[in-house]
Amino acid sequence: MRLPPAILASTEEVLREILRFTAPADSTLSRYFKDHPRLGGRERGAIAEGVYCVLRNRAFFTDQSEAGSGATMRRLTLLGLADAVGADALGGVTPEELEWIERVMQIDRKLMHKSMRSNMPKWLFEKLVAQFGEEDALALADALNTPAPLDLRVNSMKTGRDEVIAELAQAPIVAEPTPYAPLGLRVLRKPQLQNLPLFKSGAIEVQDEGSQVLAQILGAKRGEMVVDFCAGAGGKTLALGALMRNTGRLYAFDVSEKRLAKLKPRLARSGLSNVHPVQIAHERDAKIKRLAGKIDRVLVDAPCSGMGTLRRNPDVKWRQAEGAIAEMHDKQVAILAGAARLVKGGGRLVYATCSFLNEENDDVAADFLANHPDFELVPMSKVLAEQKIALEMGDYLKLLPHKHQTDGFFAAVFERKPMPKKAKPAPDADENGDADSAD
Ligand SMILES: C[S@@+](CC[C@H](N)C(=O)[O-])C[C@H]1O[C@@H](n2cnc3c(N)ncnc32)[C@H](O)[C@@H]1O
Repeated sequence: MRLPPAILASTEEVLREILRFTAPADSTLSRYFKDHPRLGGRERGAIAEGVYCVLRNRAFFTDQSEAGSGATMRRLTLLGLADAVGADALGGVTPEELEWIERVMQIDRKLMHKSMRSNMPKWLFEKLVAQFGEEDALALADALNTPAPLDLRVNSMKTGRDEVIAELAQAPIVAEPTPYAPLGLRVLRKPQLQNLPLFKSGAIEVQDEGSQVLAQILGAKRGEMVVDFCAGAGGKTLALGALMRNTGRLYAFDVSEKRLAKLKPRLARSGLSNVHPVQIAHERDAKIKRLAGKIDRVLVDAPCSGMGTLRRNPDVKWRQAEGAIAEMHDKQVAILAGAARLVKGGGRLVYATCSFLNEENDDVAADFLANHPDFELVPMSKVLAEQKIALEMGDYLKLLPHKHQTDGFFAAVFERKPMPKKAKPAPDADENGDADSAD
């Protein structure tokens, strides 16, 4: 059955707003759907997919839409929807428009100028070429412009991977074990999970395989003191809490009250009771000072450009300005330095981003090592062997969608050298002499 012609108008309306890039595309879409409650599930799906197809292919689609006659925004909308659901499924398209769509879809993109083919802003494609070389940059761009599969993490506190595969099969949902994350499952279609008993009971969480690997390499063990310094809504916190078998103490720090609030219902579903969310004002907050030198493992999943998540958030490449990357670097260096104070002698610190840009990754790690002689790098090859994860890496973890079928992630692991023995320090006192715990 064809989609009603009104879907074209709705998609055009919301696309116009999203292309202003004043807010993330997913929040603009959610607000639009809230304001238009009469749109059905299939219609919402088509609008969202149509918009995302335009964002993924914006350079090419804009070039085609601006050439020839007709309103550019309608033509962009037509290409996005045709790419998402097929031109034949669209109601209200004229025969001339159908013919034009068909012509555009037949263009061999391999023959295009490389920067246009990448569908990236020029500055970003140039960075990719400088970093990866032209061939690899194009393969990475192609992978980033392809929708991600749905990855799940099995909550080992509640069940096992085989049990979940069997229960999903009843739905029927086909899920396969992920190659690197021991508790990961990949679902190729995108079913609604929210109403499944498995989801409601906290037996599964949605989490990209790369994000699961990041949590794993922290190496958190039973009974340890662990800090997730930039916990956000707790994607990695939940994985860490389960790896610690709900023992020890896991602090979930973040500056955002809103993000930490989103962690609460997920925590309740997970069944974890070892997690202590703490809102901090900044990376030098006095609450951090109280725990200085006491923590076994600290994860810094730093705020970053998010370029590694373009498969899910294709608007990020158009919303992010080149100058913002340098600012991000300075912030990341400051947060990592703040978090490092927590680590005890012999303890580990993991710096991670969901970006593939050197400025946010290797450069931050190098800056940290240059300014923290009390820390040394633990080669990622060693960390992965400890965790029995079959990934070939050098000093750092560099996950890339065209190579590993995950989002783009980076991680570096540092170990604090044993602290010299000295006179016992006074009990946990901050500058106000306050000795409370941090939660
Ligand atoms: C990449 S996100 C974290 C995602 C989260 N770890 C997860 O797995 O779902 C980065 C987080 O850092 C937080 N953040 C920003 N500045 C911070 C700071 N100075 N100290 C601690 N957290 C900060 C942001 O609020 C954001 O939630």
